[in-house]
Amino acid sequence: MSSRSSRYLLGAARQARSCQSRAVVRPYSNGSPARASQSNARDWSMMLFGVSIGGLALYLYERREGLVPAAQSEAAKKPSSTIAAKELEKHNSRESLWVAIDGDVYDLTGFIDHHPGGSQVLIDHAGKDVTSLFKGIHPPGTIEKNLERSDKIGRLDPQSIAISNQKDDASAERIKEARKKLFGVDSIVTLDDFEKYAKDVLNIRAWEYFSTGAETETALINNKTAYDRIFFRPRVMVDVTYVDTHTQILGVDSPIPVYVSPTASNALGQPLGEIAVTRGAASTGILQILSHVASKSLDEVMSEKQDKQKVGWQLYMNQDRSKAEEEIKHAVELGAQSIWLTVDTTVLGRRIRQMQGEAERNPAPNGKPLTQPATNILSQRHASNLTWKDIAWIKSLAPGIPVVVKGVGAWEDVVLAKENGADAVVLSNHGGRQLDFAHAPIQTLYELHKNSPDILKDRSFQVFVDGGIRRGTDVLKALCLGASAVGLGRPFIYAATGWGSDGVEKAVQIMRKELEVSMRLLGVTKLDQLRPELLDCSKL
Ligand SMILES: Cc1cc2nc3c(=O)[nH]c(=O)nc-3n(C[C@H](O)[C@H](O)[C@H](O)COP(=O)(O)O)c2cc1C
Repeated sequence: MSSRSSRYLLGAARQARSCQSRAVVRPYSNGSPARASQSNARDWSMMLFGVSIGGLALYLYERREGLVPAAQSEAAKKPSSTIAAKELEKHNSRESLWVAIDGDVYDLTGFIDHHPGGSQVLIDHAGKDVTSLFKGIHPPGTIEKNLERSDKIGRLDPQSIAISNQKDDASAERIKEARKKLFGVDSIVTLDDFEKYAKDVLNIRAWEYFSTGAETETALINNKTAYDRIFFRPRVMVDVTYVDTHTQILGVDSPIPVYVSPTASNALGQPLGEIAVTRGAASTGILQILSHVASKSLDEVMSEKQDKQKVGWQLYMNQDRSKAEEEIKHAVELGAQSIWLTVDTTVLGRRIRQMQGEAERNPAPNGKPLTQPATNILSQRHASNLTWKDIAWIKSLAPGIPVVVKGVGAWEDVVLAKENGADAVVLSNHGGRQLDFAHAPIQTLYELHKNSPDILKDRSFQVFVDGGIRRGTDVLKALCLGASAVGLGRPFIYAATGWGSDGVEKAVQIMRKELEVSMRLLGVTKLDQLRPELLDCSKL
């Protein structure tokens, strides 16, 4: 993190303190969400110890001011103590909560209720060595850069480290072997191949986090299969010697009508995290939208990007608008090209497969109460009080910057988004991770086309679609129905997981090739020739 960012964080911490607030105050690099719902505690376990930099800065400030109780243990008074695993294990409750990361033991007792990712995730992993989980999310050096030495209460004794590392070593060994066997990126033929091979080189937690959908995963599956129910009515005898896949996305030139959807915690897949995508986007010219809870901060991405490269920024509105304001202003200051307000996460979806996996790996001890306090159901990071008025408010803070409403699931809300001043919408169900059984976004687009076709003709208001898009033909179907461009989430994560920025480049090449071939076979040479008449949607 740059010294500029550090200064910003401490300033933010002080300001938040003056508001008597204890929550995170700005976008942070560590991908930690705000307090997750109790029922979703495990859902956020990827973010566990997503000890946000902002949150930590604030915590440290409060500790220094004596506003948060200092660690009460004997060990806390002797930072050089050697702590046995058995001792660590005893501190597994709200009353006394320790964790070990990289052999250092931290007492987080005073931090529990200030953890932006919620208290439950800390409690679930209390008394444990969480090194691999923590490292999967955070870049090296995060703790050293953001915690003071006094926050360490001791070292885990070396024998205990060896024991607790055994499980991680086995997984690391498997991944190392799988990486050795990984094909060169030129062997990748379709975007689905990225997923197939990335699975082998991911640890189980990361795989579950990336791939899971909500509840029964019906929405997740249907996002993809809905495209299989749309067929083409190709036109022939058209000169298709030259085809052009270029377009503009929110005023930014793009070689294909595809952008990178914002996805959190990319560093779980590979150490560069979202920076690998930034590099791949630079060399191919596509637009990257950085998640608000990415593993890399907007500051880092903006200092990595090429001079003329544009990066959009996704916003999870903070329940506390003064904090949201600070975050938006900071993104504007950094030069975010557009702001994508995600509106489908007033509460986090229940991602059962991930929760079950986590429960199996981390069973709750006998006697641990199953009912949890209701206070964690809503999260500070995911505002439950969003209304259409927020669009004008964001625009007032970010003059001249396009504001996109991401996560629209009914055509009526597209109309409202436009009426309320949004520049664009994304028809999306968050990749099937939020409301299960939410319509596939392509179905929502079809309904928009049926009910409000004029909106789709107004090129000053763009309609994007994401979810389940894996083939050039999927993209063409969406564009035939009036979408301006589409977003891809998981394919870019998986491409970067296996092959870093080369994977991202290859994904764009594959999409471009598939688009060119299918456009020729469909009888069109430019994207603006794509039209509803080229589709048969009777099976949708
Ligand atoms: C692992 C993962 C993390 C995501 N994180 C975010 C996020 O931080 N913000 C957001 O607006 N959407 C997020 N999304 C949703 C994506 O932006 C996008 O809507 C979705 O991935 C599209 O579906 P696809 O993965 O099938 O392409 C995430 C999706 C995945 C798979």
